[in-house]
Amino acid sequence: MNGNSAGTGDTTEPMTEQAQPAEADAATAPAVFSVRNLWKVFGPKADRVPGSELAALSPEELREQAGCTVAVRDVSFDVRQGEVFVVMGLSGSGKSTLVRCLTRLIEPTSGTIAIDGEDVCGMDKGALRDLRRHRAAMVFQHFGLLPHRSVLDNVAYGLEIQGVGKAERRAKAAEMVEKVGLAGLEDRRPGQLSGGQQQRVGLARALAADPEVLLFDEPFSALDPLIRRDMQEEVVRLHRDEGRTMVFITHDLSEALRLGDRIALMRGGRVVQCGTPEEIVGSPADDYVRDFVRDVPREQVLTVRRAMRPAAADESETGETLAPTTTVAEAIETVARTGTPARIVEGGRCVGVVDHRSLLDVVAGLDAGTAPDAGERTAA
Ligand SMILES: Nc1ncnc2c1ncn2[C@@H]1O[C@H](COP(=O)(O)OP(=O)(O)OP(=O)(O)O)[C@@H](O)[C@H]1O
Repeated sequence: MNGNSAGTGDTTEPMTEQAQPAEADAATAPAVFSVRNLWKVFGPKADRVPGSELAALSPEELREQAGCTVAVRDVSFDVRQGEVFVVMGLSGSGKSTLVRCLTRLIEPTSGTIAIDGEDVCGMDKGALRDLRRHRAAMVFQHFGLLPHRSVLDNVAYGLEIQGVGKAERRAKAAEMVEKVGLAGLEDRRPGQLSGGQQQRVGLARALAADPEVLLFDEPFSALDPLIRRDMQEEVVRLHRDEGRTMVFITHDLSEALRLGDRIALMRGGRVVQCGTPEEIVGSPADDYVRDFVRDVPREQVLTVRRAMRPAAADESETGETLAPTTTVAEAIETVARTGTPARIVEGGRCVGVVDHRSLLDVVAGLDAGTAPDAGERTAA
């Protein structure tokens, strides 16, 4: 999902919209959340663990010797304005704890968290309430919808507790109900809705508060696959329409690859790799990540940037043109159809060509030498 409408950050040389590739937007957008050296340790005297010799113990040893569990271990990353930032990992890897720390639903043990440059750890109760209601709203797997209230009133509920007047909140709620595709169902009770529709009510409620960031904690994991796909598309559409920053927890790799502009892959409380889907699949940081992405169809995630080679003199003027964001799978279709190399054009300039050989090399995983940077890596 690269086509976001994020701000372009404070670059000194403004470019025209046309000349600015979408992924450069995301890469240079200012950080909304900045997390540095974050630890969360559960257990007695947890604050003695970060940075000490206790932190070097295995999880079992630490539990036996100090009664503590390290859920988040020295994690640093930025969530940039307008991106979908996915936190992915197996059960128990620390995803929920990490994301709950962002708004201090769980108190971090050490480290710093800033939202738009403002220190979250120093916020008092009032500022925290404001943070959770207006700036970074959480959408949970179980929405806690009020069973005796209508869909409309459930969506308006968040605005009600913010003290917004009745007419205004009902108008806003109706707009959000429409936005998530529930128009016509305003008067139903949650019990009269399917699971997917209930998820949409929860989503509309979070959207009604118009938060700068939406935090999703495995919101779709209880849904059956078709409805789940539907909701993923809904999130993609909302993101494309609004460019809202989203942090999305999932343990499902295909969901992460479908939704994420960038993915932080967690293992044992650490972020083992943080990068675009292409970086994670194309340049895994270690054997764990490599194993994790082994079954991903590379041609559907990797783009022609990875497959292209410099154009020979006569190649840069003729042949089909492709954008640098074209997937290898799409490029294979073009090259197979035309039987000639295709040009990769960026900002009106030919930046390379792809042909049968270079595309097949990527599918076969023989392209390692041409890999772009593998994103920010953290030693496992
Ligand atoms: N309140 C708690 N007290 C003690 N340990 C906890 C607590 N909450 C979480 N943990 C531990 O912290 C680690 C990370 O848990 P967390 O829930 O963040 O993982 P997760 O990746 O979100 O898992 P899942 O996908 O199953 O929800 C686990 O080992 C878990 O047992």
